[in-house]
Amino acid sequence: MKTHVDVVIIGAGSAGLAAVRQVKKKTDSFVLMNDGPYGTTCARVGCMPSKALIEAANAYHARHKAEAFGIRGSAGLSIDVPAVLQRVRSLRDRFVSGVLKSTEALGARSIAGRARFVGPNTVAVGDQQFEAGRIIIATGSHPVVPASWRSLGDRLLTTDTFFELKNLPARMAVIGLGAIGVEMAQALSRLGVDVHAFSNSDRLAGISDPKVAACLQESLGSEMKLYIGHEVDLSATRDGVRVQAGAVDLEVDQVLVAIGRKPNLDELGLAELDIDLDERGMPPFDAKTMQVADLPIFIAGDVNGDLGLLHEAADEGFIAGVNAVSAELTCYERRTPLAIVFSDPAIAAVGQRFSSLDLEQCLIGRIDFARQGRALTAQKNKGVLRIYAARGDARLLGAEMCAPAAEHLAHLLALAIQRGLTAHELLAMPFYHPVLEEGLRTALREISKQSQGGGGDLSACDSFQIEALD
Ligand SMILES: Cc1cc2nc3c(=O)[nH]c(=O)nc-3n(C[C@H](O)[C@H](O)[C@H](O)COP(=O)(O)OP(=O)(O)OC[C@H]3O[C@@H](n4cnc5c(N)ncnc54)[C@H](O)[C@@H]3O)c2cc1C
Ligand SMILES: NC(=O)c1ccc[n+]([C@@H]2O[C@H](COP(=O)([O-])OP(=O)(O)OC[C@H]3O[C@@H](n4cnc5c(N)ncnc54)[C@H](O)[C@@H]3O)[C@@H](O)[C@H]2O)c1
Repeated sequence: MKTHVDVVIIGAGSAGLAAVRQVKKKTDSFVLMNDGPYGTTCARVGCMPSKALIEAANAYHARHKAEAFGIRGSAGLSIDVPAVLQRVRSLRDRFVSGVLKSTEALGARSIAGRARFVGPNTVAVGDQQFEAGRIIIATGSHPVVPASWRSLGDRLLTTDTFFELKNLPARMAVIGLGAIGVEMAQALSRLGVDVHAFSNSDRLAGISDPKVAACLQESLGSEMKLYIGHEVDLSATRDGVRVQAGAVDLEVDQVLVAIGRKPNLDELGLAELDIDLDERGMPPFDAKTMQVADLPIFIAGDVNGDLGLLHEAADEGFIAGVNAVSAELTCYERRTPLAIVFSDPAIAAVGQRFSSLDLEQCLIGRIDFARQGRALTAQKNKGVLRIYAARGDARLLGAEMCAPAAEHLAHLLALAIQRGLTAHELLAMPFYHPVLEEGLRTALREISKQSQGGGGDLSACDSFQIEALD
């Protein structure tokens, strides 16, 4: 027997829960289905535990700056790794418990179990079937692990399993240096693990600007062994894992695999929907409405394979939720692209990436933080930021950076880009002294100098070329 509901939401992650919040404003006739652990990828095994680990690693790493500040005794500091990992789990549990309250409050409308389509508008979970007016797919993604590596058992970790470790091994390989690999490899190294980090491409953490990429590569290479540009082969040894890549052949205790995430679509029964999937098996959808083809179905969050970030998953869940309970679909303008990787120096990309620019039509301004006054005072004078603007009117297009305070500088630039500001207009804003944002101003002035129509910068002067003042 089928139960009829207005809306079925599949997946109780950040996207699914954002959708529920909108759906329940308009109807009580909905069910939320979730397979596996509740609590969201972000809170359970993603953004939050990884940031808790990174904070501990950075706090310990700060001892290397102590002597230069005139602080003595730092050589006596030691790290209690099991305590670090326990704190990560405690914080994780706290974040997860906050999420669980929202699913528990749904009572019988929250159903645990693997959902799959058994008809174009019917979803089965366990032995129940729900026929729905609208369906929202928000099933997230999972870490990619090649089949031939699975026999390594618990010597192979992903971020799904890593945070359960009670201690860290002496030697680890991190395979893949996207956002996850870079964040985790640096944190592990700073916690005292001998890290060997591998990537088959030189586009680390998604950075496409060669000047920024060079800075990132140098910075990571100073803290771990980096092997870039070769396919990796893993095999079991008596006590660990053999890692081969090009001429490199070494043994580690465990490997963390971070070579990307794949949408959770495979067992969803999409064949029932009678739509053409692309070569990756992805259904067509509109990123402004989240509608799949012309069906009463919406797809939000990591599962659509598009943006893979928490704030985007939440936005997409919102859009899908609103549209699932409306007679007319609303098209939403999406926000300026913003991606941040929490390494040190941090990495960020805002707006258009270097790789998508028409370089003939664009002006580039740059700041190297090596001599920037405020960065020097904090021993954070490492990093490069490059801003891109349109050649005609100096309208800001985007930026990539590996820089101190990148998370904050990137937000400021995102605001300016989303508002359609030019470099001149942003220069007309106040810049306090001494702040890292003065570095941003240096890069903006470089653009302003190359373009027509400057004069927005009140001081209208060049940099002082004096460390203490710029
Ligand atoms: C280590 C790590 C660090 C990250 N750090 C950041 C960060 O700093 N900033 C940032 O913006 N993003 C970060 N992300 C990405 C961010 O976590 C994701 O983009 C976001 O959590 C995706 O949310 P979602 O709702 O799409 O998926 P999820 O939260 O994974 O929710 C999907 C849910 O659907 C369930 N499900 C799957 N299949 C079915 C089915 N057939 N039936 C029923 N239920 C099903 C799943 O079990 C899951 O509960 C990180 C990710 C990882 C892994
Ligand atoms: N701070 C953040 O915002 C944050 C943090 C973590 C994760 N995330 C999100 O999580 C998602 C997944 O992240 P990810 O880092 O796993 O994936 P990714 O796709 O961003 O990066 C994977 C990297 O692995 C490399 N790679 C692929 N196959 C390989 C192989 N066989 N051997 C060696 N290297 C290989 C790729 O070249 C790429 O650089 C992304 O969408 C990301 O945006 C975001």
